Amino acid sequence: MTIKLKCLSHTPLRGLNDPAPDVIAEVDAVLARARADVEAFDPELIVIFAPDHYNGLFYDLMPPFVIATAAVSVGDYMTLPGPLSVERDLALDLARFILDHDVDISLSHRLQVDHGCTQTLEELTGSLTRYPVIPIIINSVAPPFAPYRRIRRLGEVVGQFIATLDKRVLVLGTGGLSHEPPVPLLEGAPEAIGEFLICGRNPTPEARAARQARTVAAGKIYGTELSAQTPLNAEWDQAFIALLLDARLDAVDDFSIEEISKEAGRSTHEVRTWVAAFAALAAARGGYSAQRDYYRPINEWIAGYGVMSAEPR
Ligand SMILES: O=C(O)/C=C/c1cccc(O)c1O
Ligand SMILES: [Fe+2]
Repeated sequence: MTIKLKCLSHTPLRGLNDPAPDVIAEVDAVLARARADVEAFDPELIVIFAPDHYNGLFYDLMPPFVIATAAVSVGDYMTLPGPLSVERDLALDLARFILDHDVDISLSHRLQVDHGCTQTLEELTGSLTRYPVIPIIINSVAPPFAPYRRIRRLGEVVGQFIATLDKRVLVLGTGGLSHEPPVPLLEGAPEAIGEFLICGRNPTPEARAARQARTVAAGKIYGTELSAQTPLNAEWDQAFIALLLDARLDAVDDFSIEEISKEAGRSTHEVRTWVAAFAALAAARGGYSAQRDYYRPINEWIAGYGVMSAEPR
C-alpha cells in the first residue's frame, strides 16, 4: 500500500462571488499543482471524508458517520451532477472492518452527496468518475455532533483498513476551515425551515436557486458589520494547521464543539474531515510528514481557505 493525503477547503461560491483576480489566480495555481500531484500518484482508490449540507442527510435520520456503497451528486451550486464511481464491494468491506473495530457507522446503498464531497473530487481529478472512490460522510453541519475524539478514532480505523490493501490510496478531507455560511439551525427554526431540515430531499429547482441566491448575498457582506454570521478566524485556522503539521492529532480530543462554533463559526466543524483524513494516514503508516500548501481567509467565498498535503515519513 502507498498512501497520500490532501485536505482542502471547499466553497460553492467559487465562480459565483469571487475575490480579486490575483486571489483567484493564486488558488487556481495551488489547485493545478494539487491536481498534478494526484495525476502523478495515479491513485487506485480515493477515500474521501466529506460533510453534507442538508442535501443527502436530514434530521429524519441523521447519522454521525455514513459510508456509501453508491453515491450520486445532486449537482448543487456549480458542481457536476450524476453518479460517482464508488467501489461497492470494497466500501462494504470497509464498513464491516469499521464495525468490527468498535466504531459505529451507518451504511447507504444510494447516498446523495453535495458540493461538500464533489467539488474537491472535481477540482483534484477533473470528474466524479476518474478514479474508484469510497465516500465517508461525517456530520459536521447538523448538531449534535459526535466528539472530535470519535472522528480521530474513525480515521484511525479507516487507516488500518487502508494498510491491508495492496493499492495506491489517496485520502481526501474536504471542508473548513473557519467559516459560517447561512446554513439554518433546527433549534428555533420557523416551521417551514424545520420541515426542510427534517425531510427536504430533492428540492425544486426554484428552492435550490433561492438557496444559492441567499448564500451569494451572504458572501457579498460576509466579514463586514452588515453580516450576522461569525467571521473568519485566521488565528484559529493557523493554530489548527500547525497542530496537523506537528502531528499532534490527539490534541483534537480536547476540542470543544461549542467553543469552536463561537470562535470560528458553526461550519468550521467541517475540519472534522481533515482530522479523520490525517488520523487515517497516521494509522496506516505510523507517522507522516505534512505541508501547508496554501492559506488565505477569503470573505467572498465565506472560507478560511486552506490546502494541505501529507505522506508517510
Ligand atoms: O449548503 C449551502 O447552501 C452552502 C454551503 C457553503 C457556503 C459557503 C462556504 C462553504 O464551505 C459552504 O459549504
Ligand atoms: Fe461546506
